[in-house]
Amino acid sequence: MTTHGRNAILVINAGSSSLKFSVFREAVSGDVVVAVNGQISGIGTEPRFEAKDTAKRLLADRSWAASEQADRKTLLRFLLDWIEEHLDGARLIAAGHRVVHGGVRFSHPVLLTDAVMEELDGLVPLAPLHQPHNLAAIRALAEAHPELPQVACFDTAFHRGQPWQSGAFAIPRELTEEGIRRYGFHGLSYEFIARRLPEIAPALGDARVVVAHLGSGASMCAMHGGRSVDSTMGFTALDGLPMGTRCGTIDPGVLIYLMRNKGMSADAIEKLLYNRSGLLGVSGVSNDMRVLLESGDAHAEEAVELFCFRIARETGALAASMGGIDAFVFTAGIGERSAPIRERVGARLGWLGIDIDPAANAANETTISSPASRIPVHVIPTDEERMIAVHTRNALAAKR
Ligand SMILES: Nc1ncnc2c1ncn2[C@@H]1O[C@H](COP(=O)(O)OP(=O)(O)O)[C@@H](O)[C@H]1O
Ligand SMILES: CC(=O)OP(=O)(O)O
Ligand SMILES: [Mg+2]
Repeated sequence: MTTHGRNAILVINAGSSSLKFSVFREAVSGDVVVAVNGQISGIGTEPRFEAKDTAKRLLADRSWAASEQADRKTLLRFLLDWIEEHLDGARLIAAGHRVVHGGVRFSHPVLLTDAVMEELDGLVPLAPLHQPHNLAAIRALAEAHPELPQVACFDTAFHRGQPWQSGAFAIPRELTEEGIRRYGFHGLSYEFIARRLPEIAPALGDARVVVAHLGSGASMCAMHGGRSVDSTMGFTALDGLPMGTRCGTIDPGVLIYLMRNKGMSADAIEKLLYNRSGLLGVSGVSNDMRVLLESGDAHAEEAVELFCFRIARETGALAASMGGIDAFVFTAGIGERSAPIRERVGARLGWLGIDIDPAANAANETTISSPASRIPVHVIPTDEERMIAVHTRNALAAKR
């Protein structure tokens, strides 16, 4: 039985250590349905490629040994070739990309042109772990398919409607006007959650919700009535929570000290704060939460504790931004799968009246709070790729 037409939209989500992709087909209903998806993970260490079909059957599984030193360019080429060979009779009508930084100007998805690409190139220093890879994927596809419409969907866009205080640093006004302000990221993920939450809990449509996106990059969003009011990430995706390898919020005086007293250059500080800090830096063991939880090492335990402490602390701040909190949501790799982390965060939020049901939590259920909890706590798997596919289809329809 054919449930979808021949038209396909390719979605690429190039992250800091992964290259995720999905091929969506337009369903008869007008909706988009995923046909094939997968990712290359472990880029920079030991890359591994996996792809699955709609029924979650494994279509491919291969790894590259560290000694092969497969670089991003090689892996991207491999991925695009593999996708072309597995289109299964579908016709690519567009490609949609997650582009992490959209700066001041881009508050909506945009069809890519040379002029737009030039502007996005200018934002590379504001997202060094992501933006270059996002743009490389767009250019590689454009080379192979010059006529294919490509759409950039921005991680910053969902936050662009925040009240001015949430976006402002207390620095001289002319710097703010230049664009040195707080943007917030993971917007495609938060937008998906904003749409999904009322389906799960219809009463929460207008609610004040704190959403914790806990992946290898981690941030939190204060969402009121499905709109972003505040977020923990700022000018770059370095601010807010400690992450796999990123430091999160830090006293800017530390940077001055590192420059002046340790003679560190901007490049060295960038590497320190983006690649050698966070869970990895504090534990000295790993940036992977699963490894830390099983390690038994005292510093690994401190890294986990710091992560949970900071999530609880930011919850207080974000609740204050909204004048209260009616629900809490966990999402992304750690948020969706790690019961011990949710339990520890929940325990720290006992003062808010949050009470986690251990059995529901262990089973990764959609609602993990007990009936006695003052506010509900939900676990919602995010889907940035679906959000990108929907935006890409809409941008294409607007062009026609
Ligand atoms: N069962 C689990 N328990 C704890 N952490 C997990 C689990 N599964 C995945 N993770 C963590 O989730 C992270 C990946 O999350 P993801 O949202 O895919 O991140 P990103 O898109 O930023 O690469 C990994 O770094 C890993 O530490
Ligand atoms: C913005 C960001 O940190 O993204 P990721 O979590 O994919 O690294
Ligand atoms: Mg991610």
